[in-house]
Amino acid sequence: MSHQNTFYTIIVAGGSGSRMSSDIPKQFLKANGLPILMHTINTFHLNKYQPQIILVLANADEKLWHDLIEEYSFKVPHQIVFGGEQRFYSVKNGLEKIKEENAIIAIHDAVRPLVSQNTISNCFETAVTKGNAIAAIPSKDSIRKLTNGKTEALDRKEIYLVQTPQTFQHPQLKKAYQQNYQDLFTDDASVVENAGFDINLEKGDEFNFKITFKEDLIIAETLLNL
Ligand SMILES: Nc1ccn([C@@H]2O[C@H](COP(=O)(O)OP(=O)(O)OP(=O)(O)O)[C@@H](O)[C@H]2O)c(=O)n1
Ligand SMILES: C[C@](O)(CO)[C@H](O)COP(=O)(O)O
Repeated sequence: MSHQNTFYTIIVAGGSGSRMSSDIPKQFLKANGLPILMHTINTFHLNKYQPQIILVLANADEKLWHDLIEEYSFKVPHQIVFGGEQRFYSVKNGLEKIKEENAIIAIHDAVRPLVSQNTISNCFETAVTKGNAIAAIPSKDSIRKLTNGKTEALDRKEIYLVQTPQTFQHPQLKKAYQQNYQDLFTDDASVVENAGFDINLEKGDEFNFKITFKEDLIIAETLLNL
């Protein structure tokens, strides 16, 4: 691995978790005795590329986060940035803190605490050699597309389910995030692709799911306990 690169992780935790319907945003809920966000930060902190951590939070959650840091004596160094209305703006705000042209930047959802070290490292390494890498898994189910009330089968060999980390060389991300926001920008790969770059897939895994609904939290707790 090149020593000319500096490694960063932008952990996006600026969402409100509306689909979880919990009292506090889901990234702060406890799983196996620790807030989900702390599990996620710890995992990146332990990665062999030792990325500097930028944490994107909603303005309204700043006090909650500082209270949790106190409560859990959380020591992992990180820089806090405030997020925006959509995930796109949260990432954009995090990105503004990174100045080095040679940075390799992994963007990761706070609510994917079960990401593996292999996935993180593989994404960093592929981004160094190929420009970018996003974690994804092939569909294990059959796929149908619904258009105007009519459904049709798609070839599942052509379908991948996209996860994070999504990891990029800094110049690609910087150029891509100068675009205006569009509704189709649901992840970073779609932003970078729209700026003209081809996207490389890296093998993710089923454990690296996004905690979205209440049942996901139960599964995450079970897996974190193993
Ligand atoms: N404006 C936003 C929206 C989302 N996120 C983050 O992006 C990740 C993936 O988003 P999602 O699971 O959709 O989280 P929420 O937007 O919080 O959930 P919901 O869509 O149910 O409201 C989460 O870690 C979330 O905190 C963010 O940083 N800023
Ligand atoms: C970035 C992401 O996790 C990739 O699957 C996903 O697109 C986030 O989507 P959401 O609309 O914020 O749930």
